[in-house]
Amino acid sequence: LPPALLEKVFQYIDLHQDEFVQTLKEWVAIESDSVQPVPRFRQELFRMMAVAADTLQRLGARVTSVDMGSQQLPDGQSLPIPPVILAELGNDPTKGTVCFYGHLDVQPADQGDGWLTDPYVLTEVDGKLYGRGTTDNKGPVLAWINAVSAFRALEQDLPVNIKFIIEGMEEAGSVALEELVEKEKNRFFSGVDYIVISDNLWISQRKPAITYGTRGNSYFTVEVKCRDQDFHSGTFGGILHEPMADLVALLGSLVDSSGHILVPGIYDEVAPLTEEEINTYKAIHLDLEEYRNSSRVEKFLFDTKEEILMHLWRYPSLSIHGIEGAFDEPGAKTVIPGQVIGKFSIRLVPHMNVSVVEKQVTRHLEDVFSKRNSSNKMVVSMTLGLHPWIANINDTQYLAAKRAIRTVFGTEPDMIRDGSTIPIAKMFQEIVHKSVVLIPLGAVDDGEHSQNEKINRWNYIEGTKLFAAFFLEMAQLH
Ligand SMILES: NCCCC(=O)N[C@@H](Cc1c[nH]cn1)C(=O)O
Ligand SMILES: [Zn+2]
Ligand SMILES: [Zn+2]
Repeated sequence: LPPALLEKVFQYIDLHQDEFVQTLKEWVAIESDSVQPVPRFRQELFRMMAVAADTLQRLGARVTSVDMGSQQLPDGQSLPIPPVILAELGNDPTKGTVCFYGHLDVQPADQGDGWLTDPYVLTEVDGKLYGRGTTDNKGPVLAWINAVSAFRALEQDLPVNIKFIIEGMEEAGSVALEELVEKEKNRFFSGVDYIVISDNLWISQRKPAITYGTRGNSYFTVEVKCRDQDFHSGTFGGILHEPMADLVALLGSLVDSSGHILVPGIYDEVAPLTEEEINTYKAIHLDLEEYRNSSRVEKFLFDTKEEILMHLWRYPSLSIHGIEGAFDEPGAKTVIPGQVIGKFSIRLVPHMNVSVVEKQVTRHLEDVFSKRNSSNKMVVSMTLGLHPWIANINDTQYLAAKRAIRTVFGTEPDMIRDGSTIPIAKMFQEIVHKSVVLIPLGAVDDGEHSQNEKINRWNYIEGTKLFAAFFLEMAQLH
């Protein structure tokens, strides 16, 4: 490592940290909500992408804003999709090329829902920068840009070629992104050696982490229909196969009280557990008591750290999400819903296969339903099939990230997986065939998607240094 250069870059970042916070404040002020499909938020999304494109252009990047067409909504409405930014800095064939993926859209946020401050006004309290998108994902995207700007301001060559792919529809399911990655496979992505994503969190407040796997997700609906109108339970109760009773039985057949999934064959392809793998969970520092308290849960299904981590990361889980058509208002309406749709999903792990899971679940529900001799109609659909992702932690960029973390934080990272799904990680691995690493910046209590989302100033600024150190490590290791 060239310590003198790194020292200069770190000093620059420390000296300019208030400017970096100010830019984050300006970006948080843009209400780039991609989840609520209304024209005002779409305009905000377009504004957000234009501001980001301009920032990158001013850093000297070649920027293309790719038109993504429009999105057809179930109610017949059509809304424009914000452009995806493809940006490139440096084109030196002797250097490695690192591509960073991030997103600038955010989850909905309303101060009336329990925010202590205006979600779109970045507010600093005790070193915590509160605001929607601070940690998911505007802060981490800006940390990359800040790191580049430090090299630029010091008139230093970038140690690696850098590409950015930044989208504005992640929270809505990365609409049309897979098609773009496919189309750009031999163009924008042709020279890319490594892909980095910073769109998840550490599992600690202070200890950094590197993430090498995420679970996939298969999302199901099961519709049970008698007729397309509700019934009066005084007039029809007692003579009907009630759709809700069928549905509750179907949903109740999926998972037992210990969390074990009851769909036959579902565990068949789950990767066998080795002693070596158990040791990786033992090595992670997780204060279970603190985790339980901060989650405000009285008791988890499992009592040890290793079991908890394994059931979040390396075993499938089944969650029941809701019932469309159910009576869910206060009061005592005596209705029999005429048709109901149950929603549940299974988080998938290596080496489970999405289409095998679809068949197993469908067969199981058909079996349970047929035993009820119901005259209702049942339709099972898998509406989402997202694959799990796992990487080789001995790839060059994992070693570079570890060394950069040691330099900036003076500690070894937790090597973690994530129980949720980042579909783009698997897409990059499958389509672009390059090594993908997740380098999170945010602390475990950042509250992504929740009220009072925040990023600590410390995480944002040290994270900026981490990316600068990572560029230099990549140059050394490439
Ligand atoms: N920490 C990163 C979380 C990203 C996230 O929340 N992803 C969604 C994606 C998804 C999966 N099924 C439907 N959407 C998630 O729920 O895991
Ligand atoms: Zn995100
Ligand atoms: Zn998110």
